[in-house]
Amino acid sequence: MMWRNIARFSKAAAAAGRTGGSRRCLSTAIPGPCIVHKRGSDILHDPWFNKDTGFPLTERDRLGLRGLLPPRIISFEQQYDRFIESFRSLERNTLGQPDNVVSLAKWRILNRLHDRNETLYYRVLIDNIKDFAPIIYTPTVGLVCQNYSGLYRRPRGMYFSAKDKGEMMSMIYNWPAHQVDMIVITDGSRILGLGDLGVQGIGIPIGKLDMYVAAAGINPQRVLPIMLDVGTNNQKLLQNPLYLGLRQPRLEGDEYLEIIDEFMEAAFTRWPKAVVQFEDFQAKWAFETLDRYRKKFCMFNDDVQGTAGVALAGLLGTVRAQGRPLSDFVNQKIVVVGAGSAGLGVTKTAVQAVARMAGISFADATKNFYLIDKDGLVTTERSKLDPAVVPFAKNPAEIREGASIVEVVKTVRPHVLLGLSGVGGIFNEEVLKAMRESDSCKPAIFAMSNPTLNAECTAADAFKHAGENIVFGSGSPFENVQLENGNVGHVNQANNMYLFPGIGLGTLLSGARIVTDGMLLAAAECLASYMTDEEVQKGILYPSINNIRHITAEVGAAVLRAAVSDDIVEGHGDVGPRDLSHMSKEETVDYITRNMWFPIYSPLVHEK
Ligand SMILES: NC(=O)c1ccc[n+]([C@@H]2O[C@H](COP(=O)([O-])OP(=O)(O)OC[C@H]3O[C@@H](n4cnc5c(N)ncnc54)[C@H](O)[C@@H]3O)[C@@H](O)[C@H]2O)c1
Ligand SMILES: O=C(O)C[C@H](O)C(=O)O
Ligand SMILES: [Mg+2]
Repeated sequence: MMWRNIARFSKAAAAAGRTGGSRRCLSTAIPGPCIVHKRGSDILHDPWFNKDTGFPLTERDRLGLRGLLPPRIISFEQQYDRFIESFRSLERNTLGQPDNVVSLAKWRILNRLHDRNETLYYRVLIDNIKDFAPIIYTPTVGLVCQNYSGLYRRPRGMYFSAKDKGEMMSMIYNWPAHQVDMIVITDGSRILGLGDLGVQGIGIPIGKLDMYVAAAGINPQRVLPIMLDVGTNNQKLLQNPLYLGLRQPRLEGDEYLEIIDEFMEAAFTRWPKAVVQFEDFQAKWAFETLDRYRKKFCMFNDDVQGTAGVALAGLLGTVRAQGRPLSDFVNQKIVVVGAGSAGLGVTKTAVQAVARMAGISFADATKNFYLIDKDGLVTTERSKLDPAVVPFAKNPAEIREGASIVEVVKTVRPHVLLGLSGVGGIFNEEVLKAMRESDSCKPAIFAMSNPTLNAECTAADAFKHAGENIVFGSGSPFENVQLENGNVGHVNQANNMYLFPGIGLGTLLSGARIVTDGMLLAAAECLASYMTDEEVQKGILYPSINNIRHITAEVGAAVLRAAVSDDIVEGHGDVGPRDLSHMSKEETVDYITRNMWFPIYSPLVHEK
């Protein structure tokens, strides 16, 4: 795409973004023009510039569109209303149909708009984020990935396969945008809790980048979803004649690493200032690639690092919810079920926090943590102990090797039971009832696995069996629960969506070339302190998704300021490192907010 946005979106437009749900609050400021290098029907077929019937007459003349559209001009507001009305009518017409059918129908209508007119798409997404996030993101995105080969209509993002070895440096220049800010990459090997979905996992980077646009205001012309297709070990997919990916087993070892090394070199050669988010890699590659690239490239792993920050914020929130001082975190007994990329990332970060708070060693800080994987409680007695879990392995004299979840809960009486196992329903009635004997006055249950069917328990079951005094979080959304005592059991969406957009945006606007532990910790602390005591007392640990732009601006600012403290900022655009280091906290939040893209139709100006 030969385009150049010659004016930043106005401050007023960005401010309109802060108003969140109020779509009536359209900015009256005149948006800056956008230069396009195409004319006529090419523009109508380009979702970045297409305005459908919204092109004004003067623009139709300038761009050679006169006669290519029906004569009547429909305003942005009318287009918006028409879309929402067709969405609502789809909801009415599909009442009573199976959930999967309805969810996919909703995804299709949004996806068609995405493919046709991105400005309108992102506007309806931002304004209706609570309704639409569960469709373009978790949980429906999981269903979309499972059915991707059948749902596929138009390409989105780029595909690099094992067959492209040696070609990636030139292939990367096939992407039409001159500038790319955010890349989300997957190899499809662990898509949510759904396992290896091969090339069909591309739905995840697309959904994550939709959240980047909606929450962080990254310009959609500057995002790039990437699928690295190194084969799949999913036999069902390999046997499906319509499967769209390479029909070969996954590459392993050095062959695998050579492919991903080549992609990283190519991407950063073309866009040295981009930020790359690794997403839904199986644990061994998640850790290996993080280790391999984090000092060399501007990248982070969302499942390991983003999830850790969101979980830490939730854990600190549960201490506040108990009415205890934060320093009491060091005394919380925490059982983590799932020792993969997410579970280990969370445990390590939480142990580090305890070590810091209590002024003790990492080893001593593991005392109150219990890690359970598919073979039960991890102890030092286990044969072939994975080196990554060694620091958390318990002494079998305390509880036996391989103890079940219920055994551990009954013995330990933990304050927190946190699931990142990918196994739906594993917090069954017996386990939840055992949490009634917790040593906490407000036991916390986090069923963080996605999508909904993979959650360790439902919200309703958690409140029913573990007691109405619990705090509850889940990775996928559940409705709040009406409790028998007349209160509302609040459901928190404990999902990394509260952090990754701010981590990416803060890093990008700082111009830092790596993402440090300090930046990630600042993001988690910012989220942890976002809620008021009053909210936390009610069990509300995370903000409403309706405020996602605001929380993202705050997180982004915290990340940027941590990058300043780490002395690694290089600046962004006209704003140099000295400018960044002189900004107050409020000025940093303002700088971040002003740089958020907001969807409005800009006048298009043609240039050859
Ligand atoms: N809420 C969020 O923000 C968030 C973030 C990241 C991951 N997740 C979810 O967490 C889940 C796990 O992700 P991951 O990347 O860690 O996966 P992973 O495959 O790396 O790890 C899964 C872990 O669960 C363990 N496990 C499997 N069956 C078990 C059982 N019956 N009992 C106990 N443990 C069992 C495995 O041994 C492994 O340690 C997925 O469902 C994913 O969607 C949620
Ligand atoms: O994608 C999500 O909703 C969260 C997380 O990254 C996951 O892998 O489950
Ligand atoms: Mg993920």
